[in-house]
Amino acid sequence: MSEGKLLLVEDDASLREALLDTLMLAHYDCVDVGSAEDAILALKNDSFDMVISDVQMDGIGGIGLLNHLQQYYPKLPVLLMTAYATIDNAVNAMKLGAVDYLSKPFSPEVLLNQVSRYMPVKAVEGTPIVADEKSLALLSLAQRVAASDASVMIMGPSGSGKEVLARYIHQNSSRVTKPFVAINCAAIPENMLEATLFGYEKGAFTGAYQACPGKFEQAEGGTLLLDEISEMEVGLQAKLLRVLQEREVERLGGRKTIKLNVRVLATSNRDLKAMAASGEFREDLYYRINVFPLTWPALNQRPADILPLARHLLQRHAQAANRSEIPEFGECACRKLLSHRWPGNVRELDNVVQRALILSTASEILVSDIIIDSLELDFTNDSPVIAEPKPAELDGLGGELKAQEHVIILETLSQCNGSRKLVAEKLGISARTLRYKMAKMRDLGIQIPA
Ligand SMILES: Nc1ncnc2c1ncn2[C@@H]1O[C@H](COP(=O)(O)OP(=O)(O)OP(=O)(O)O)[C@@H](O)[C@H]1O
Repeated sequence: MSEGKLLLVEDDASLREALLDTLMLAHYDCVDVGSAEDAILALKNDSFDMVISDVQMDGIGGIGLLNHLQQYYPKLPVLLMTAYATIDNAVNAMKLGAVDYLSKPFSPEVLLNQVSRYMPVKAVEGTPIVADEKSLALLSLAQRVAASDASVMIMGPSGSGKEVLARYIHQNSSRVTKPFVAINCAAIPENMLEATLFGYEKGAFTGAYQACPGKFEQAEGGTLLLDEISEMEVGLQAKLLRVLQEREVERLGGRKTIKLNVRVLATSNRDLKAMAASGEFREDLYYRINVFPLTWPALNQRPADILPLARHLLQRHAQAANRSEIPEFGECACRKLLSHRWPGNVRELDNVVQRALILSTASEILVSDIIIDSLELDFTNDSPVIAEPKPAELDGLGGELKAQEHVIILETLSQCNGSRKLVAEKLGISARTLRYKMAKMRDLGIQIPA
């Protein structure tokens, strides 16, 4: 799920790429441009939740852009970056309306913390759409659990709706008027996760030029979702356990303890119990967060959900695209939806629905509008295979290479029994790069085995 849309303006192409990587890894949707003039054009074609801009650029530069934004988009938060940090520059930028100022070089955690402070809170989605008996039972259980203050562990395969259920629990709890803060432990590089969770004081590390509260503090009074908690490294798990036990946090580089009143929810698409048994996940932390376990079955295990979900997603996307008429699924299209295995669960269904909406020209969605990726990966075999035809996203030579990369990652995951650490080592890439690649694969609806 995207965290919001950012416009990144930076004329140094390699720095722009690095920033983009950091922001996308944290699930922000980003558009990047190389000049203030291109930023103005991008703003005409798209709407954004925040702008991050370099100051020293050819043309009107960052300050010119800031002036433009003040005039035409006064509510849009602007974060400026500059290599020549002086107090005067910072004061001037703030006077002109920038919400904050980053002096280069800065670390990824500083950037992400600043961004998370100014991004508007994501609109909370409504009740999860369910119709199958299994899902109805799960939802009614979730509603009862919501009334308590217990930690909840939400399990289920990738794309099954774990985050949707977490939001539902928050919405149905007494904490509903307080913040719901989500952090994806798999998407944030290891060295950044601690600072992002616990916050830091000025000078705690290079680039920490001002103090910043962590996610725990940001969630005070409300709910903190630790998404994909299984991906947190063991050292940090110990620190997290301490925070949960003592109900207080100490920022990095700080000496003050801050009392917390935060309900913690966690999700995992891996078998955390087995990970705890094998020592990959701390057993004491497992029991601490697993007070109440809830599990989404895979979408193909709850077939009665498929059509109501498809209709709901269709309506959501049609409204977002300002379509005056919302088409309906024809009978053959429904049959095709019901006969697919949905290895990517609701996220895959969402992709298929979006494609169908783009292709449909009549008031009825035809079977030919239902384009399903045939990445039917058989995880029961040692060597996963990609069946024909190849998905549309993977066309062309670049797509061919990507498809091969996906197969290699999946094969190595299977050889290493799902251990991300071993896979990264074996493939000679960093754990961070592997996580990024797997996140991209999930977005394509490819199911990553636990
Ligand atoms: N029951 C539901 N009702 C409405 N929308 C749903 C439901 N389940 C999932 N979705 C939609 O499907 C997509 C994937 O859901 P979500 O992000 O909650 O899955 P997830 O299990 O947390 O995935 P991952 O393990 O990859 O993080 C989202 O766009 C979400 O809005």
